[in-house]
Amino acid sequence: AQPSAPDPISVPLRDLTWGQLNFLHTTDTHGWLAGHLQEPSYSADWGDYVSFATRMREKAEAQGRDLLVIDTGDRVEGNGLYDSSEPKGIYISEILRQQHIDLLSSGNHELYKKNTSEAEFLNTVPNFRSNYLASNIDIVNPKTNEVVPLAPRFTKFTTKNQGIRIVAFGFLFDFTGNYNNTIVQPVEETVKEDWFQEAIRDTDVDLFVVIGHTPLRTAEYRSIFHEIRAVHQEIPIQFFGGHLHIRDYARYDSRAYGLASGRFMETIGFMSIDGLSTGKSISTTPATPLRFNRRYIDNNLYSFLHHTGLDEESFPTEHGRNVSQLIHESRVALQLDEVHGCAPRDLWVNRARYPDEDSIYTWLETQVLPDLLKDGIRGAQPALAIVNTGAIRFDIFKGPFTQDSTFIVSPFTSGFRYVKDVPYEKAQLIIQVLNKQPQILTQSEQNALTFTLGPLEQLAYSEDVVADSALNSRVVPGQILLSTPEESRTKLIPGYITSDDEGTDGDDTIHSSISFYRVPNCIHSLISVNGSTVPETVDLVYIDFIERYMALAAKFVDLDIDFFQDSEVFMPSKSFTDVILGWIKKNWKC
Ligand SMILES: O=c1ccn([C@@H]2O[C@H](COP(=O)(O)O)[C@@H](O)[C@H]2O)c(=O)[nH]1
Ligand SMILES: [Zn+2]
Ligand SMILES: [Zn+2]
Repeated sequence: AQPSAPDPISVPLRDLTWGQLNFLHTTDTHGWLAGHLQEPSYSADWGDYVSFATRMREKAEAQGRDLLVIDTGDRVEGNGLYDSSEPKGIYISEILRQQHIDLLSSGNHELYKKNTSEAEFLNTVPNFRSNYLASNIDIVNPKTNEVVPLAPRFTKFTTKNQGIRIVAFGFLFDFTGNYNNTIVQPVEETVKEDWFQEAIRDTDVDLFVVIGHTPLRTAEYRSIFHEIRAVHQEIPIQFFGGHLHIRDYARYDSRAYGLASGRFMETIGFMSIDGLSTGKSISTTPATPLRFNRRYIDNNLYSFLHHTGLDEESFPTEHGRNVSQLIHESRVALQLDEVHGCAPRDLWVNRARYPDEDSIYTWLETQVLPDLLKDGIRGAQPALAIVNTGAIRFDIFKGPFTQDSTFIVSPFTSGFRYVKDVPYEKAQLIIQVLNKQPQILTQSEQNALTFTLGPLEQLAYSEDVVADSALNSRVVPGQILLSTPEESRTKLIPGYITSDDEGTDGDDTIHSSISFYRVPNCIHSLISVNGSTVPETVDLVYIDFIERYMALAAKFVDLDIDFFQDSEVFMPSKSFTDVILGWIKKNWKC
């Protein structure tokens, strides 16, 4: 383990059910390859995961089974290990490649910026060779200027031990926020392409594996499922998804399931399938019935030792230890433990109600954003700042706030822009539209909003539904699963209690519950120099990531401003991350 990782805590665990074919799955790791230094439940690092995958593979091989390792993207942005180097990602790329990943795909975060997708094309894809799949992403090759697939569209291979013939695809959801050096084809169009239709017509296939940075319960995955089922009613399909940062398991039919494995290296998803036909079987009818099993493994050594049946001496591989050492050296080189201030209390993204003094958003609204506005204000002009809640990625824990915490909380490079002299009433309406609460509108206007503002709906999709699905499918509020008398005598630690299509027994660790609360799409702060709470006009300041949504909302409330032409930079060269860090350095002394 990395030297500073906290010890995992001993808790009751559910075992894994192994099958002919077994999978380990990560998604939305967002640079957290050092694990969680402040949360013992998720304290294993990428080196421990390398050891875990190796030991699990050895275990599988000893029984003639197969194990495949999957990652479904958003590997970048969200942790000092990725975001604090210049250029970003130079340390993490070497660490990531140390895991043997059999199938991987791109997330939306790999495509927001030109540099990021080019690094993906020039480094990550070659590092993982034909295992990287990009069924619906093209990129402008930076060397030739030609538009080419980011990676192979699909692959076919046969597993080593069982001889299972697999055709695999790698999709990204219908993402539209990418920089213009990449092209994301909507999934519903890709599945009509000749190459896809040919690939699914292969008859020497025992299993289709669809990996993707795509939520499981979406039109995108439904369309892939329907296309395959239109050709093969019997061949099993295994989906792996991500993007919503939740644990989830979906049943498409009795022979098709999907697994999503959380976020930020909190979860290693485990999946097994039994009863598959194989290229080696004489009859195409397998001896055992088809069975799928899922488990969400908490990313810590206690779980890893339990599931491998090893101890602290026998578990780590030399390779795994070296990777942990590499992570430690990278963190030292990046000075990630440098302390910038000390947080007086915990501030939560979703674990506190909003507004509330424990909410990170209330802190931003009442403390940080007003100071930003005061510093940048134009004379005595009142100003209103709007920030999307998705710009904040993680909680702040009481105690030292480090270089690492800075990027864990706010990894993005967005700064602020503003338009002058906006009628205050219109600015307020914009906030309501962004938060999908346009009380001023009639029902038919609200319906029109839903149908016309596609991209705005996507903003809502990313922020609102994430929180919503966290409530609906990640946590059963108030429910503590104590299934046996032994377990009920054990003191449980708080964590995920996942409710999915198979029930509430998917988590390996039996947790006590945590409540998650919904937050709005956007928060805002007003400062009015003469103290008036209802100014006539305001300078409307907004984080630049939401510019296109601001423009759409403005149109909707009949505000005649061209945000792309009429806006100016607010506080030049200050990103939101700089603003937060500057405030903490000034106000949170240790
Ligand atoms: O520059 C950026 C990029 C992204 N965001 C926020 O992140 C989500 C998407 O994150 P996932 O990990 O893919 O869920 C996006 O909807 C924005 O809320 C940002 O604020 N700035
Ligand atoms: Zn993500
Ligand atoms: Zn994503």
